[in-house]
Amino acid sequence: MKFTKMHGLGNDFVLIDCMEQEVKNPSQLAQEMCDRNFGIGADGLVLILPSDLAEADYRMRIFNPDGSEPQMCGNAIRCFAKYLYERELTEKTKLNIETLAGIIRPELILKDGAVELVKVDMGEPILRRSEIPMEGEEQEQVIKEELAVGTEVFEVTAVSMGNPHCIIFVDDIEEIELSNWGPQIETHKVFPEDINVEFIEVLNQDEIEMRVWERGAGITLACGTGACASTVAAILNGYTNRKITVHLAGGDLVIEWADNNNRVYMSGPATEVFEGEWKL
Ligand SMILES: N[C@H](CCC[C@H](N)C(=O)O)C(=O)O
Repeated sequence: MKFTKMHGLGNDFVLIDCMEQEVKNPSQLAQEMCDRNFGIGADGLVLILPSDLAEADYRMRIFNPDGSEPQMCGNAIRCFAKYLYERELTEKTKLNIETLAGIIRPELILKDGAVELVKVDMGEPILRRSEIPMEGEEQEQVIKEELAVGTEVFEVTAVSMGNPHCIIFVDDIEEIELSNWGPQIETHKVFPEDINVEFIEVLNQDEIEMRVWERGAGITLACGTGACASTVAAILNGYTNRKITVHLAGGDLVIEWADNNNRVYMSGPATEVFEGEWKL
């Protein structure tokens, strides 16, 4: 089975073009392919599929290394869009992609005919507690709510970009023991579908530093939906302007939560590394 290895700021994926080959058990295949010793090694498996929706060009499915299927993946959809254009599966530079988070709209930014950046309309953030989802009394938003994790108490802000994110603002991000707190918060009983965990240090009104423990994946070098959710959380808490740079371990994303249409825009690179043949 042919595959293509790509990454968005070091958040890496195996892409399989299912227009010509069928994947029977993607959850099992994701666990095998994503294994960094016995497989290819990746933070996710991405399937390129036709869409039955008239308004969509293609459909993207994403699977975490643990085999779970999240609603969306920001770094992956930039890779997905670049793949379609460079393989001439589309001539469009503005695409409509069907995902479990709805129709997501990547735009390819070209320079000298090549894809330089991908700007993605990630849709509107979801802030209602019950839609994150997060248990507890019904309320509009979860902003700086205390969450007991073992002997520690964190102030959390919860935002969904189709997939759930728990954002915690700290004074010094280097002091955070991500491997300790990440899994405990990811699987906390208050989050019925588990959750991605972002620790944020606000550098100034135009920049934040982010480290992430991803649901179903663990520590990754970047998380696109997480950067979007963290930007929304920073604005809700009054820390930053509406268009900022998010500094991730793997590089930078520019995120804007537009005040004229309530939509979140993410701009960043997508890189193809190699093609290969998976021996079934
Ligand atoms: N692990 C995430 C999906 C991948 C998100 C991330 N890689 C991104 O770039 O948005 C989840 O279970 O919601």
